[in-house]
Amino acid sequence: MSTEAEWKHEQDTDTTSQESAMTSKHDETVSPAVDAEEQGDDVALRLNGLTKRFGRTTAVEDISYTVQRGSFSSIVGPNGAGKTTTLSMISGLLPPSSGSVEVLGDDVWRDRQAAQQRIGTLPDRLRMFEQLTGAQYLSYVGSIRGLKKQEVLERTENLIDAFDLRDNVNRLVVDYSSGLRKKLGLAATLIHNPELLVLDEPLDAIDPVSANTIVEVLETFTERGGTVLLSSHSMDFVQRVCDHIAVIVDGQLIAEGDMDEVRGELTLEERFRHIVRGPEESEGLDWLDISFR
Ligand SMILES: Nc1ncnc2c1ncn2[C@@H]1O[C@H](COP(=O)(O)OP(=O)(O)OP(=O)(O)O)[C@@H](O)[C@H]1O
Repeated sequence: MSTEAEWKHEQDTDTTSQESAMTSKHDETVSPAVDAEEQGDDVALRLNGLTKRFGRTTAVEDISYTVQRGSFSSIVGPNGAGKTTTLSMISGLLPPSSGSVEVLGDDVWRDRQAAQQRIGTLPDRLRMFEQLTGAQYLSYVGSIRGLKKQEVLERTENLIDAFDLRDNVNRLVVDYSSGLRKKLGLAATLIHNPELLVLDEPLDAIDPVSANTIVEVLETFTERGGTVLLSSHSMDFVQRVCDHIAVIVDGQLIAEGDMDEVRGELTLEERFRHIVRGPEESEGLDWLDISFR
């Protein structure tokens, strides 16, 4: 949707001419070739050589893969891996330095408005209109999405119930907790009946009961043919709900495929640690010890 006013986005300091300043430390790459078999109608999302440079930093480097329609897909990776940058390029919020994004056959960066009509986006840093109530916010998003007044009213009511927002819907957004804001933001991503949801850490700050409610809504969405792409740091959650996964490290695609294929015999958390090779224990903090007091 063309609601850039709502999203906080740093200036795009794209300098495509500059060389990548970062090289991958990882050798465990699963080749992301665009497979001829994947050219069909069942593809919801196709990334082809997607790259983003910020000055001398290559945030995302040559990422290519596809997500099938109806998938519950996730992008995982350590802090600073490039997840938010990738999701922002997919949802039409941040222009790639090179490469392309297709959503249901439409090139996002060739006709951004058309593509964004098919996408519901929960960005990393969602800016809301603080002086609206939750209900007014949903209605506002519905109206700028071009819905008719009656549709806006009906869908707002449905979403309030589905996301269990009834007790808070008449309060001003400025008074919402971060979890409530996220729930409201998630509800708003659905109001125009999108085909692809792109959600940056949707369960961050959400309590377990609300998380369950949200997962149920998202599962219903995929059962009805919608596609979900989300980022998360919770490997338990991702393993539990997602059927497809992409692992990004230092802006590069390290592994991608069906959940069971990527994690093999390991839990996703074990597999993730193995791929990322994080330190097993913190080093150099010996002074952080009060046991002798
Ligand atoms: N607007 C920007 N200008 C310059 N560098 C940026 C910008 N946005 C992101 N970066 C850099 O790009 C890299 C990827 O950042 P990104 O936010 O995509 O990572 P992430 O995987 O979402 O991280 P996290 O898990 O911590 O949210 C980082 O090195 C980050 O510092």
